[in-house]
Amino acid sequence: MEVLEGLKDVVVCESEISRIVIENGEAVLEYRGYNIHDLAKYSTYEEVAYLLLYGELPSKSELELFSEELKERRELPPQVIGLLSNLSPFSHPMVALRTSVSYLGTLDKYIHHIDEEKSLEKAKNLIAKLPTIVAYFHRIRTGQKLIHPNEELSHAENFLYMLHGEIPSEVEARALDVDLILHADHELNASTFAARVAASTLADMYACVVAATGTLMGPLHGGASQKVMEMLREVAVPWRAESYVKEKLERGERIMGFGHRVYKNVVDPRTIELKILAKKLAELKDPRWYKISEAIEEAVRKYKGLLPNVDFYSASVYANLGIPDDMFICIFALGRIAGWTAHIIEQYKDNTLIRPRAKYVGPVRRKYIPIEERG
Ligand SMILES: CC(=O)SCCNC(=O)CCNC(=O)[C@H](O)C(C)(C)COP(=O)(O)OP(=O)(O)OC[C@H]1O[C@@H](n2cnc3c(N)ncnc32)[C@H](O)[C@@H]1OP(=O)(O)O
Ligand SMILES: O=C([O-])CC(=O)C(=O)O
Repeated sequence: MEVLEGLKDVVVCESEISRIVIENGEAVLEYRGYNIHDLAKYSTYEEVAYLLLYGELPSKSELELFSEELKERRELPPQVIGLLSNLSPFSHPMVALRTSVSYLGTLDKYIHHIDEEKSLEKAKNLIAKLPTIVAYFHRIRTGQKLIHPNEELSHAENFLYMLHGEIPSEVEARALDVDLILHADHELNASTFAARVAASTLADMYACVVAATGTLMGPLHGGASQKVMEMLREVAVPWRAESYVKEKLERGERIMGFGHRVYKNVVDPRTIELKILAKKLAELKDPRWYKISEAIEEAVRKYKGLLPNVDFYSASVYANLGIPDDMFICIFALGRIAGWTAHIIEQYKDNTLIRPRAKYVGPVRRKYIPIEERG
């Protein structure tokens, strides 16, 4: 039995959702055939969520209807608000998020229906409600009054409004909108794979999303952005970046926000867009985080030849949007929920149970010794 450690480069399913290819030394990322750079330039998160779920860009009226449907679903059931109020204020917001997703499942009488129509309903519900869960939990844990969803505002604007209690500027709202687009899907990353493994057992969509949120949280995946922010705070000034990176690498430690399973020696196309966003916000707000990030990037390229991944410049974007460090992973989830649900639906449609094998390397054929006779 050959062991394919970490399933590196193993292709386990066909998918029509997102495509990553390296062409002439450059990585191309497409959602349903549309290039990520075009989507970042021209699209909105609502449109991209529609694209991921339905496979096509919407017409004007389809987008209006879809956006309305999301707006109508933003408010949380009182039971979930009660749950958030009962959680310890020290809970990590990502734990609050995954607990709430699980709780939402208890309130859905169609929880076990996995046909496409009901699955799309659940997907829209989750896409609409996740931002409210995150914003409400933050307001509750900091003893602030809840700011209810505002139907006049777009998905990204409304999240920042519910979090901060004021309507964001156009630049801030667009920065988050583009960030959510860039995080919306990424082929068979670990959290999406976890969601598909759960879906392959025909588990309900909430269970699949809980599996995905749990997997996203680890620092080798979406959890890296929070660690990046810890690093930016520790480095504190750009001139300290080089020695920080050099010493950390000499100690054999990893620099968070660098390296990628798929983008080896090629630029992750999302980082180009995120760097632009981070720079734009730095010019309007606190320039520190972007400047330290640039200095770290330069040092990591110099001492290890590694490139930043999607979590690296996201950190300075979030910091300048006033998002607390421990909520960075949640923002990733707010974007990725569209991709997760699209993949779950795709898995349900043409399902084969995902069940790989392990090569057993432990002891074999041991003789059982009764407990009284064991030394
Ligand atoms: C949204 C996302 O999930 S993006 C990834 C977010 N995660 C991070 O930023 C955490 C830091 N990065 C990493 O740990 C890795 O690059 C991963 C987990 C993302 C990818 O891991 P893999 O594809 O398994 O690569 P692997 O861990 O084998 O690394 C290959 C080599 O690069 C080194 N390397 C990879 N990333 C880093 C890093 N961030 N810092 C230092 N060295 C690194 C490894 O030590 C290894 O070196 P070696 O061959 O001398 O032992
Ligand atoms: O694809 C991966 O392995 C990780 C990643 O960049 C993502 O999930 O966006």
